[in-house]
Amino acid sequence: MADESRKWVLMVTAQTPTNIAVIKYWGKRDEKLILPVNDSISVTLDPAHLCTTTTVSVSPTFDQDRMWLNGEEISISGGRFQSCLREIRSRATDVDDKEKGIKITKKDWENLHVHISSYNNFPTAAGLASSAAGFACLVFALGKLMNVKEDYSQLSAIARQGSGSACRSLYGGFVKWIMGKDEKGTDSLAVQVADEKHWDELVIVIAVVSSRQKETSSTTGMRDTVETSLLLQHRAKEIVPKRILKMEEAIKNRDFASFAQLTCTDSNQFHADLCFRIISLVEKWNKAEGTPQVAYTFDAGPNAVLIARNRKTAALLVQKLLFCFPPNSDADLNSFVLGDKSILKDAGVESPEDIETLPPPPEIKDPSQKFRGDVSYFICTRPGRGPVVLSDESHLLNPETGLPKPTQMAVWIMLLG
Ligand SMILES: Nc1ncnc2c1ncn2[C@@H]1O[C@H](COP(=O)(O)OP(=O)(O)OP(=O)(O)O)[C@@H](O)[C@H]1O
Ligand SMILES: C[C@@](O)(CCOP(=O)(O)OP(=O)(O)O)CC(=O)O
Repeated sequence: MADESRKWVLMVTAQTPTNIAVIKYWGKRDEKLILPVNDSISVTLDPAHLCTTTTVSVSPTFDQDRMWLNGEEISISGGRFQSCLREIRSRATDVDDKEKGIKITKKDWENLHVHISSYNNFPTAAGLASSAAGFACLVFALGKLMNVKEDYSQLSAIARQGSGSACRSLYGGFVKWIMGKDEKGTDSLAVQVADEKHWDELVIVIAVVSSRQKETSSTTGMRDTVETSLLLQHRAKEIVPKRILKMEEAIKNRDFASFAQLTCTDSNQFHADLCFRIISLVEKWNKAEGTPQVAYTFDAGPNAVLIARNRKTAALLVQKLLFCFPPNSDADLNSFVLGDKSILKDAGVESPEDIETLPPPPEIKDPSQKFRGDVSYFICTRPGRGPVVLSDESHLLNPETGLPKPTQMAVWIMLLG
């Protein structure tokens, strides 16, 4: 007869944001522990528009750790997943769920296996920091399930071992990853510089150039530069420490001119043609106004992240971007501008026809030259909150079997087309 007492499944679902660095992490001093060569600072993006949702579950009936990402089972035998699982398991404590009558002791966790199901509400591995939101969510959710008592900064040091930038997704608002000195990485962790309410005027517009898989991942990209570049060593030792101090000041004082100047200067990894067009548009506009209106920043891929000082400038920015990078003629506006669509209204654009009648931005040399279809879509968002636990209705795994819910599979299939 089946042992009824072994039949329980316990689960937790959490949601975690992505982040975009304004002072970049680029280069590691330890590849395995993921220790950086400099501090970095990021803005957490509103999870309403870009986030990861992860359900983690445990049951004595599970015979191995398993994970599904966007509905597909993936291998978690790689070092990064294993480091996160090992580190979080070693900090598990007793769980006593009186409602469900489930007791798990610290010792039990060593032998129990987990099932994980995760879903990104934006394209994975397309330069939109899915690894950041993904590993932060994994560690955060497992921490809740296993009753881990460590604070968010200590959890961030575990998420860091999944993907460096993930440590910054443990907090909302503006976040600093302190590089630390310890060889084991215990002091390489994230702290909050200011919460998301501190500077809530900012609007962030992301131009997603291509949702194809990236050609070079950040991991290999930065490995190549560390090996070849003396400039990188100079950047890490001399340039970034000063920039970090100035950026913290700029954030604390909501000083957009300094924030924009520092963000744009630090974003030096752009290489695609389209990036130069966006940079030139923003720089000419900022110059004409005499004070920065918009900051730009690029990661390893060509997607542009544009931070506007307030909603009014964001509406103007959207007008200029839509003029220069209109959608293909068959596109509908709803799938061309995602996220906070109210900015479109402010920009006076309610239909694809409105895009065609926008005035040419004065920054553009030749107004007849448009780059139709070069931007796949735009996402309008803002600084956002940190991780949260979601209610039981949000579980991605079946509470009885611990396997992905079929309904969820259907949603993924629909979303992924
Ligand atoms: N929800 C998730 N949960 C756990 N791991 C994830 C999740 N989403 C992505 N990942 C991991 O991150 C990898 C993708 O990371 P990669 O750095 O290539 O792209 P990205 O993070 O989207 O882009 P970038 O880091 O340049 O912004 C996936 O192969 C997977 O290992
Ligand atoms: C350009 C960046 O986005 C680099 C991010 O690199 P990852 O965190 O994706 O790299 P790994 O630590 O190897 O997983 C800049 C940044 O986010 O600071």
